[in-house]
Formats: sequence, C-alpha cells, structure tokens
Amino acid sequence: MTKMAFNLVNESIYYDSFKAIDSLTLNIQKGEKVALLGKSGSGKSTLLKRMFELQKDSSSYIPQELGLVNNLSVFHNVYISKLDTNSFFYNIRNFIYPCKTQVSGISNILKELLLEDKLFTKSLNLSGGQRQRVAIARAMYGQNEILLADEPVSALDEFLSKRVIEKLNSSFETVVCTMHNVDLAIENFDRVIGLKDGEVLVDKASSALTSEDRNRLYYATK
Ligand SMILES: Nc1ncnc2c1ncn2[C@@H]1O[C@H](COP(=O)(O)OP(=O)(O)OP(=O)(O)O)[C@@H](O)[C@H]1O
Repeated sequence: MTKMAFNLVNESIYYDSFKAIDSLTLNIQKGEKVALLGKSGSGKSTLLKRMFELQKDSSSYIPQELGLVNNLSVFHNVYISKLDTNSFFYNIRNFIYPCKTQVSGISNILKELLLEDKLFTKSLNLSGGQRQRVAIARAMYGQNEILLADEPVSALDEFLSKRVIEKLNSSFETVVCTMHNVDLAIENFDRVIGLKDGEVLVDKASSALTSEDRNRLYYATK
C-alpha cells in the first residue's frame, strides 16, 4: 500500500495563457496535516482544486464558495455528502422524511461544530460563519480519507476557528488546508507549504517557520 496521498511532479496549471502554477513538484504523505499559505492570488485554490481532481474518490473538498443549496435545510445540505453511497429510494425518503439514524448522525456532527440548534433551518437564513460550518459538517459526514479545505475558517471567530480545525484534523487522515492566519496554521498543522506566484517558496515543519519566511511569503516583492 502506498503511503503517498499526493505526488505532483513538475505540475503547471494555466488559465488561458496565464500560468497560475509553475512547474510545481510536491509530495504529501498520508497522515500529514498541511497548511497551504501564501498571499491572495499566489495559487492556493488552483493547487487545491488540482489535488481534488487527482484524488476525487478519496477526498472531501470544501471550496471557498461552499456550494450550499440555499433552499435546503442544514440537515439536507449535510446529508448530500451521502447521496452517492445510499440508494436512490433511501435518499428520496430522507429528503421527504429524514430517518432517525441520519438525524442523529448529523446532529452529532453539528453539536461538535456548535450548530445543532440549526438542524432544520434553511441555509439561506444562516450567517456566513454558520454557512461555513455547514460545509464543514458536510465534509465530515462524507467520511473520506483526505480533506482539501479552501479557507474553511475564514468567517469564524478565533475560538471557533481553533475548535473547527481540531475537529477537521481528527476526522480526516490527511488534511490540506489553505489559510490566511499564519499563527493559526503554525499552531494546528505539522507542515506549512507557502506558495508565491505559483511556486513553492517555503516547505517545512510549521515549528520551523521563521519571520523571514513570512516576510518572503507576504511582503517581499522578489
Ligand atoms: N478562473 C480563472 N481565470 C483566470 N485566472 C484565474 C482564474 N482563477 C484564478 N486565476 C488567477 O490565478 C492566480 C491564482 O489564483 P488562486 O485563486 O489559485 O489564488 P489563491 O492563492 O487561492 O488566492 P486567494 O487567497 O485570494 O483565494 C491568480 O492570479 C488569479 O487571478
């Protein structure tokens, strides 16, 4: 059995003629918890999407846009992650009259995310941070090996951000998570990968990230 979750070799990704990811080589082992850093436009989302394409069957992906169905309840938005694994009739039944097992399974996850009181609230009527936690609950309920999360805590306060990241790291074997909060990344992830202009500028244990690394990632022009 391979221990490799991702093995990208000399990967370039273009939007028309613009090169967003530039000859990038990167290995991520199963079991690693990785924070993907870099300033806005550095290529984090592009790389994460590519990773999802490469491991679709074993990954849960939380995009920045979240992809919630506004007219459906929190329960249904979370249940969606199981559509592929359950039968057609079981799915229809749960859409019309949710069964106890599903309600209790989903409630338990919502409890962990401090959102259980919104179980049957329409997603349309939630705050930004609550919507973000619905997308997180959906990923957790899907129970895949790998989590690819694009700024999953950007709308959460400090307390919730920490709690949610801890839950995600314990729910998935391998995690790759883009972040803007460098301190939160260092505290909660083993490894940080920093992108700049589509290239890997920093790749090290998070405990080894220096202020010079930060400066090169976020401020220095060259
Ligand atoms: N659909 C697209 N068409 C053209 N260019 C794009 C498209 N999506 C992204 N880009 C460009 O690719 C580069 C990388 O974008 P990407 O979204 O991967 O960055 P990011 O690091 O995730 O940024 P952010 O932190 O703001 O989410 C940017 O220069 C962006 O303008």
